[in-house]
Amino acid sequence: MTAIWAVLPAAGAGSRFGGGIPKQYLEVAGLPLIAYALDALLAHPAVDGAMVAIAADDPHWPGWTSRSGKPVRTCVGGSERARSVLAALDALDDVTDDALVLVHDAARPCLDAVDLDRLIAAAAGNGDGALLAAPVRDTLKRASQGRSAGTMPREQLWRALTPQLARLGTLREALRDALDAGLVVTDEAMALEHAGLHPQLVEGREDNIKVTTPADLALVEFLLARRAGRADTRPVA
Ligand SMILES: Nc1ccn([C@@H]2O[C@H](COP(=O)(O)OP(=O)(O)OP(=O)(O)O)[C@@H](O)[C@H]2O)c(=O)n1
Ligand SMILES: C[C@](O)(CO)[C@H](O)COP(=O)(O)O
Repeated sequence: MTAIWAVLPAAGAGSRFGGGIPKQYLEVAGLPLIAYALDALLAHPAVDGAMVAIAADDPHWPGWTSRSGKPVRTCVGGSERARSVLAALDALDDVTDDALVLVHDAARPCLDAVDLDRLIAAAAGNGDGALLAAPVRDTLKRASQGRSAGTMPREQLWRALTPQLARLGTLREALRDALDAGLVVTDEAMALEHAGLHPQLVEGREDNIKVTTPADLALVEFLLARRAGRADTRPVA
């Protein structure tokens, strides 16, 4: 059975969110957002453990060494998300290159178990990797000086979500090459594309939200409460 490790970039400062605490440590129902992300990944029977990239001076990390009975390891992240992911991949130096890694934003607490299972299934025998993504459902405008300068055809456009899944050795090499080439790497699929691979798009739920601003947190609070049966979901009379 191929080993699967979760990798969580969690070394960000959350500057777009603001506030005094990095958003991955904001709590919903007494749990930090990162705990929901970790638990969603580790709940899958095929996932063996997690490597979390945290800031060197992170005073908020709860110090978990395991959750759900699976190992939770940490490493020091980097100056951007991609470098934090690469640091985590390098820290998995005792895991074979053929293992699979699931890279998932610590700021995405609503990962659905069925989506995760479908993503892992899509990776079977697929050396190009795979990622959860959502088709664009809004009309997209090209902006110029605050005005609409045209409409982008959306038939071929998808929003990349996470987790993004690839073989450890393949992703480590692709990320390092893309960063060395000076690319601004915003997700793992971009590095794999730069290496000439074509990761599979696996349609995922729209509520797999990345908490970036306070408005996102309000929605995530409702979604997590509904999932736990705490939310009042009766239709508005
Ligand atoms: N140097 C960084 C920057 C981001 N991340 C992580 O990557 C995920 C997605 O990044 P983003 O939403 O951009 O988080 P921040 O960089 O913290 O947000 P901001 O850009 O608003 O500062 C988050 O879990 C964040 O902690 C990371 O591990 N290392
Ligand atoms: C990885 C990602 O969540 C895919 O959409 C996104 O690229 C992260 O962007 P961020 O600006 O680092 O939050």
